[in-house]
Amino acid sequence: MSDDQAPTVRASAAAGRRLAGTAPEPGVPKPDALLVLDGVTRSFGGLVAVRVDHLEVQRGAITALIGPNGAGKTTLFNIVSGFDRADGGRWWFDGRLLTGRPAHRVARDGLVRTFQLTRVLPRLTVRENMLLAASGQRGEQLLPALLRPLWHGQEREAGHRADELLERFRLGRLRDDHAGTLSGGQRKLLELARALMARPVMVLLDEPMAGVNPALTQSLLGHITELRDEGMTVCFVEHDMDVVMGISDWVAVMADGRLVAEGPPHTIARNRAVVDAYLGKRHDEPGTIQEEP
Ligand SMILES: Nc1ncnc2c1ncn2[C@@H]1O[C@H](COP(=O)(O)OP(=O)(O)OP(=O)(O)O)[C@@H](O)[C@H]1O
Repeated sequence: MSDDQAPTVRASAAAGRRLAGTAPEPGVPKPDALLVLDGVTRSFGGLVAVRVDHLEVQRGAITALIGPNGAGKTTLFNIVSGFDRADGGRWWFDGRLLTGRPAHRVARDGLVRTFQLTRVLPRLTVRENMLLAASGQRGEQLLPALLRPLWHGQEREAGHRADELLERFRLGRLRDDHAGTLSGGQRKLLELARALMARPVMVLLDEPMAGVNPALTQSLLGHITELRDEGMTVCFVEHDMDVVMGISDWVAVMADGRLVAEGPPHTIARNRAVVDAYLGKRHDEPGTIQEEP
């Protein structure tokens, strides 16, 4: 192992150790929960998309939220981040009740999300997209935020932050290019960089690796573990089980809107409820979730 890798591995081991005594059971309390959900429900017409009795997300860890298509993962992210309303339930972030707060207030409190389909604006430059993220998170309007001269204190600070993040994500040389010219993977990087403009305490990443080529996937994975190692809390939705097993400290599994399993990654692949969720209840042999048809 190189010296470069050592701090990451140490931090990852530390996050895992803090969860070591935690029972792999749905709804189990965590030693240091940053996000706590209780009785959260959301229906669309007659369909109950989310009915999570209790879920706690450990501070400073990477938690993967997995489950078959339509399990309710994105809807849950939408609710917690203030992009959708719940029909019932409450949720707390760092001890503060967040229930019913709009997205920009949630972001200001330190909880920011990215989207499955990136919300990068193609006709703006890469750097303008970054600055817009900063203004959007303060709840301002698009046009005034873009037209206001950059020498105003806050904008100058946002400019520095944008440049710093673009360098970090290796997008610095593309800063004046239109975002529409970026590859799918570069857009995902930009989406993550935009989320960090608000200096969040926690990020919710909705399928950050979807549609990204293998080289950029490695780069994204590196950035995500680095964020965790710097103390950020990460929760991400992902379908690629190699990614989930590779970087998660903890895995939560949803099916039919419910939380059906939780645990360290190595316990999840053989969890009966998880196999049932992915393969349906009438499969013959116990298997792993990689065996999904
Ligand atoms: N705005 C909506 N109107 C009606 N039904 C919706 C809406 N949003 C989600 N649903 C339904 O709620 C259920 C949960 O959807 P959701 O997108 O949260 O699942 P998911 O686990 O994120 O799935 P995937 O992995 O395919 O993205 C699905 O049956 C979906 O069709």
